[in-house]
Amino acid sequence: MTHYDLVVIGTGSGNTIVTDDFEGRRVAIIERGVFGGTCINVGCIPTKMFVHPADISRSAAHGPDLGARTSSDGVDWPAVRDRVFGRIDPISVGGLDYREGLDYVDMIVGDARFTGPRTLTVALDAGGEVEISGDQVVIAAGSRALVPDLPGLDSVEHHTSDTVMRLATLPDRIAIVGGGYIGAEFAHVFSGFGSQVTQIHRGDALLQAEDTDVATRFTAIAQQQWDVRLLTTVASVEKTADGIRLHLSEGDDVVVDTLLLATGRVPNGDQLDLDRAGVDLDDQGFVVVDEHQRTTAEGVWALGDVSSHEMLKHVANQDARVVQHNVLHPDEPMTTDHRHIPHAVFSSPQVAAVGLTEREARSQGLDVAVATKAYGDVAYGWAMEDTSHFVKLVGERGTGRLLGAHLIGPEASILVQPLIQAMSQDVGVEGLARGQYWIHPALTEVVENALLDLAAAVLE
Ligand SMILES: Cc1cc2nc3c(=O)[nH]c(=O)nc-3n(C[C@H](O)[C@H](O)[C@H](O)COP(=O)(O)OP(=O)(O)OC[C@H]3O[C@@H](n4cnc5c(N)ncnc54)[C@H](O)[C@@H]3O)c2cc1C
Ligand SMILES: NC(=O)c1ccc[n+]([C@@H]2O[C@H](COP(=O)([O-])OP(=O)(O)OC[C@H]3O[C@@H](n4cnc5c(N)ncnc54)[C@H](O)[C@@H]3O)[C@@H](O)[C@H]2O)c1
Repeated sequence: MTHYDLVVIGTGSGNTIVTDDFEGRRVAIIERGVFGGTCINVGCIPTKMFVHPADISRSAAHGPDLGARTSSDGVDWPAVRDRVFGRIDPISVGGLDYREGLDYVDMIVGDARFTGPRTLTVALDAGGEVEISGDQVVIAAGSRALVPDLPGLDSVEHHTSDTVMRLATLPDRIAIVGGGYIGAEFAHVFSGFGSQVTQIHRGDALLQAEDTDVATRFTAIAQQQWDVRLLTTVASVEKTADGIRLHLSEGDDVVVDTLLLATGRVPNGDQLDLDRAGVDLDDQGFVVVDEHQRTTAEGVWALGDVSSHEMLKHVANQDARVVQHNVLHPDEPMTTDHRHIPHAVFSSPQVAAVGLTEREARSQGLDVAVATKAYGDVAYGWAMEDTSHFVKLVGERGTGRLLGAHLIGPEASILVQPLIQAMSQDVGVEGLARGQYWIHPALTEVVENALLDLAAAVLE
């Protein structure tokens, strides 16, 4: 058994922990998949590298509405795909090489499981097993795509986000099961590229976790761009002469070339024999951590998707910074701030949010005020002839606090940032609206004007 000062399971955000600060200590990093984890290889980064040309393709099609002589002729799929992975794949190879070259790090390529408190066995990709132990162990094992148990699925080729970006050809017809983040982003990508997209969702609105007004508007706009089947489940799938046939609970069957399952992700803690290590999971399978990212076992930490109910890269990175600090400075532990975690969905249109939805705020019994401002009500949105998009703010009467912000429309993921800042730094609605210049006639004025309306509403 080889003993280390620090063992890290997983090379997503877990990899960022191991900096030069650990020189002089013995560190093991274990990875069973592609070095670098989900975000860089199969998640945030490649998806946005597909979203960007989809955005271009879609807006080129709308140029003539504004007098610009543009048109969209679809995309050269192999060129898009190879540009993405021609840039992505070398990063993983380079990262692994770098780690393997460090004399204080042992890079162990294989599948780890606990055998006892802070002791592990790793089934090596190269064959055989190694037994290791650590003074400190960091569980940064991420999550995996959940594949639903659909009758007939074994007999048809199907994809998750892990594989769909490497298709040999652009599908003429693609079915996407699921109405969340991944479904929304890939429906935009493939329909923007010219595929015929059918999105099948069991709920009555897409992006159901968003504020109801945003989910309702997103669903309506999506329905104008691709075929959305709501309140519908897939009863079974079968391979036929003309493709993959989906038998649906409602409406006509759908026949497609490609089937993408985007039905959520589950944390990987269940694959680590954590009971042997004294590490508890919660009832949804996430590793239980305290505010310092400590698990229930002494010397064992967890971060990112394996322990966070918000499976987002900026959360995993923040968790990793806290774990790194706490491993290096055990006497002055840092705390993770999970109060105001924002998110964005890079679809058509974009959606971004932070804080409470109107419904959540009301159900908490807060004295709620709401303001909604349309993009078309401010100069730049008017210039764009925007009629679809808005900023909705939720505030608290009395305190003048911003409780939540919900944006749908162009650049929503950027426009939301001052609102995140205000909530994180406890700046009230009035101070945020009037305490700074807002550039005229930038689109940010839609945020300013929503804030001014909310400032008036919280005083009512
Ligand atoms: C398609 C898609 C798009 C996304 N887009 C965004 C986005 O735009 N913005 C955003 O904030 N988030 C996005 N996310 C989520 C984001 O990718 C994750 O929240 C983030 O990557 C989690 O990081 P992590 O370090 O916790 O896990 P990971 O990056 O998944 O790393 C965990 C690593 O541990 C390894 N591992 C697991 N078990 C073992 C074991 N037993 N032994 C050895 N190794 C093991 C895995 O192989 C993996 O490499 C997206 C996710 C997907 C799937
Ligand atoms: N832009 C981003 O930040 C981004 C992008 C992609 C993914 N992600 C992360 O990855 C996670 C996974 O994304 P996702 O879209 O797969 O999950 P999700 O939780 O956002 O959506 C899952 C969807 O699948 C449906 N569903 C679940 N089980 C089903 C079943 N058995 N049959 C039919 N439908 C089912 C749900 O109703 C929901 O609509 C997200 O929660 C998010 O944390 C983030």
